Formats: sequence, C-alpha cells, structure tokens
Amino acid sequence: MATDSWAQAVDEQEAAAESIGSLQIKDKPEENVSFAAGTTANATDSSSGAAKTEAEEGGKSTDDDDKEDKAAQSLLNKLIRNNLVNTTNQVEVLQKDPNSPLYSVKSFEELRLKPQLLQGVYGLGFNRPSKIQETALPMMLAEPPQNLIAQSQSGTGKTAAFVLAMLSHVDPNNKYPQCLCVSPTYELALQTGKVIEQMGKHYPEVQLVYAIRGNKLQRGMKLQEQIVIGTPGTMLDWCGKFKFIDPKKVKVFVLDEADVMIATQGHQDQSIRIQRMLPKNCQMLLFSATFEESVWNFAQRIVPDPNIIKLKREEETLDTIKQYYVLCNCKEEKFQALCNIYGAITIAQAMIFCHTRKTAGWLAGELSREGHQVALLSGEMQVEQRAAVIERFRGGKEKVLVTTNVCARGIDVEQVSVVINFDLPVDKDGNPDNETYLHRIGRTGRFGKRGLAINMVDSKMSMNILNRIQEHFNKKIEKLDTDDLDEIEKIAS
Ligand SMILES: Nc1ncnc2c1ncn2[C@@H]1O[C@H](COP(=O)(O)OP(=O)(O)OP(=O)(O)O)[C@@H](O)[C@H]1O
Repeated sequence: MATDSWAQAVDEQEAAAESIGSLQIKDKPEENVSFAAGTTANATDSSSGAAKTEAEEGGKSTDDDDKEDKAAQSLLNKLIRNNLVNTTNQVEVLQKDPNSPLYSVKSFEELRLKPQLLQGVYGLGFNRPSKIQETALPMMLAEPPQNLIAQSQSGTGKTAAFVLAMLSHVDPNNKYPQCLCVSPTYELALQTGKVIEQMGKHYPEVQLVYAIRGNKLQRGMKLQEQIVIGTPGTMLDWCGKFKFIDPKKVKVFVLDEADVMIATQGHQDQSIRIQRMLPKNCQMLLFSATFEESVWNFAQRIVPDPNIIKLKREEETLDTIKQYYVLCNCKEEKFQALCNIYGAITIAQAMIFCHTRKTAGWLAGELSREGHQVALLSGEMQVEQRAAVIERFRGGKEKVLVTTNVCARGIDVEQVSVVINFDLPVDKDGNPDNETYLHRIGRTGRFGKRGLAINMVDSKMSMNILNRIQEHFNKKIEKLDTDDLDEIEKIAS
C-alpha cells in the first residue's frame, strides 16, 4: 500500500509535468493567436521536441551538459518566479559619452510611453520601474537611440525593460519587421514572446512572430509582423537565406541571455552574422545575468559604442539562519533522525539535498512511505517536468522537496524555511563546496527571513567537511540530538 502511494505520487507528478509541459511551453504561441498572427500557430505544430538547443536542431550534439543546463536553469527560474527580485544595490553606469546627462526615472509616467503601453505595464501589475529599469529605460528610449549592454541577475526586470523598448520603437503602420530579438532556446524565446504579448495587449496593431525551428514559411514571402523573436539559427536564415526579413529595415536588435547564448556552440557566430546585416544606426541591446570575460568579449562584438549598466547581486548571508548538525552512522539513521525532527516540530515546507540521484530516490520513497507528501527532482527529468514539480511544490501541493544539487542549482524557492543537507555539499575532489552551502541555505539580507538548516553527518569525513564549512563562514553549527524531543522542539522556537 505504502509503495503504491509512492508510485501514485510519482505518476501524479509525471502526469502534472506532462500537462504543464504542454500547457506552458508547447501551446504557448496559440494562446494569443490574435496578437501573434497566423505564423505562430505554425510554430506550434513543430514544437514536439523538448528543451533542445539550436545546435542539436542542426543535428550537432552539444557534448557539455552544463550548456544545456544553463538554458534549463534560466527557463526554470522564469517559470517559477512570480515577482521581481529586489535589490538594494546601486546600479553602476558607464556612459558612452560621460558628459551627457544621465537620466533615471522613478515612475513609468516619466517615460512618456504610449497610453496603450502604459496600460500594458500597469496591467502586468508594475507600479514603478525596477532598479535596472530606472536607468536602462530612459537610455533605451532616448532619441537618437543608444546602444546598451546590461547585466543584472535573473529576475531584476531586464526582459520587461527591453520588451517595453521594442514596443515603444515600432511603428505599427509599417508592416515589416522592425525589432529582432534573439534568445538562446526555443522555450526562452516563447517566454519572452509571452511578455511581449502581455505588455502589448492593448496595442493590437503591433504583431509578433516567432523565428523558431520548424516555423516553416512559404518561400518568397515577406513578414508583416513588426517584432520577430527567435533563436539565432532560424533568425539568421530568415534574414539571409530566405529573406523573409529585410535586415536593413530593422531599428532595434536585442540579444537576450548572452551568457547562456555563448555557452551554446554556433550561437555566437550566428548572432554576429545577424548583427552584421543590420544598419549602422540600428539600436543594439544586449542583456546578461552574468558578466565573465567571455560574455564581455562577445558583448563588445555585438554592441558598438555601448552604454553599460551593471547591477551587483545581493549578497547572501547566513546571519539569519540557525544551523545544526546531527551525528548518524548510516543513511537509515539519517532518515530516522529526519523522522524524529518531523515528529517534533511543524515544518511547513522543506528542501532536502542529497548527493546522488539514487539516495534522493530512496529517501523520497521512504518519506512517502511515512506518509509525507514528497516531490522529487531527478536528473533524468525533462526541463518541463522539473518546472512542473517545482511549481507544484511552490503551490504547496507537496511539503517536502527532495533533490540533488545538480537539479536544484540556481533555483530559488524563497518560501522554504527549512533546508536539510542529507549529504553535505562537496566538490569533485571531495572538498567542502562552500558556495553551494551558502546558496542552499543563505538568504539575502533584504528578505532576512529566519531559516533553519540541518546538516546530517555520517562519517569522520563528513564531520571534517562540516568543520571546514564552519571555519569558512566563521559561524558555529550547533550539535542537535534528535533522540531528545525537547531539544528538537527548542530549535523551532
Ligand atoms: N517594474 C516592475 N515591477 C514589478 N514587477 C516587475 C517589474 N519589472 C518586471 N517585473 C516582474 O519581475 C519578474 C522578473 O522580471 P524579468 O523577467 O523582466 O527579469 P529578468 O531580469 O529579465 O529575468 P531573467 O534574466 O530571468 O529573464 C517578472 O515576473 C516580471 O513580470
């Protein structure tokens, strides 16, 4: 019976994953056919593949999992996030012309947007520009247009900013593409397309089309939509080989997720080739969540004479986290300790990290047998399935999320107040992975919610890892005796 319920839970998760996968990703373009025009419906027909990069589309296989991973992480974060990531950090601005005044706005009204667009912005629930938008929007909307390279962490409002810039710059009376936006994957392009559709809801004269794999157009046709969003390979073909787009008429070129883009073979060259077809006065905008040297080199090739905006990431800290460790001898004992903790304190939602998929699967099964509602994130799941699992967890359908680090890397599930390291995070060489430890349990000072972290220690080696983590952060991790109910109760107070 217990095993049945676990099997049933997995079935349910998978079914939910499938339905959400098709709802959220595959059918996206059809949702708003009126805005997206007939061509996007074609795009849907060919969307049976899952999260594939263009390199794969062309038959080349990307050998490095990490590359796929970046795009998947970015998509997951978009799917599960429902609001802006706030930050108290100041933006750093480097202007092309340091003598020209630097404008920044505190309200959307100050931008003198078209009323239809202002309606769209408010319709999305945006009251005021985000930190990066305050400076980026006036720059992007200035006359003559200015080029921009902007870097800030995921969720700080970059997409909304360039979508607003594109919608502001198009002339709806001209029935040809005026704004091109390239994204690293099919799914990410659809997500951005969704923002364009939402923000342009009251501006139906502006039309959007998806330049994505399989969206087959008739030879010789000319696109009438003003905005084209897609992946670099297809966009390049549409501009060059098929001439569906006249690149000389393009006013705005956006390159989104540059850091993800350069991780995929071929995308860099394709993007540069598109850029070269565009007129000299075309506005070039490039966005990235990170800014390592390779991204910077690429950015400079794509965006001549740029203004540069950078927003530092909010530091995570362990200051508001109570940290404990539990001594055990084996995984069964660790599981028992976990049960004792659950028996003593009320845990609204917890995330449990395991080192391997196998342990994660085993633990999820055991917890489920104990009657817990468990979600399992496993490496073999498609990105849509992972998104569905996280979405269900976020919605409170499951109270425990068991995962390996690889699966959950880069995912922020803010509301989780209890994090359990069933296995301590270590790097490839078996040394403590302090960065991952901080990311798993740390909080940005701003949110500052109190949290609880419990580390399971099952060997001399893991005790050594724990000690080194303690030393690194200079924060004491207290011992917890999970056989003593009173003691456990105290940690929750
Ligand atoms: N000014 C604003 N006020 C309130 N919410 C906003 C504002 N701008 C954007 N948002 C919302 O914040 C979330 C993150 O915004 P957005 O997707 O534009 O960020 P991003 O930096 O592009 O992130 P990513 O790099 O993951 O694409 C979205 O849910 C978006 O609707």
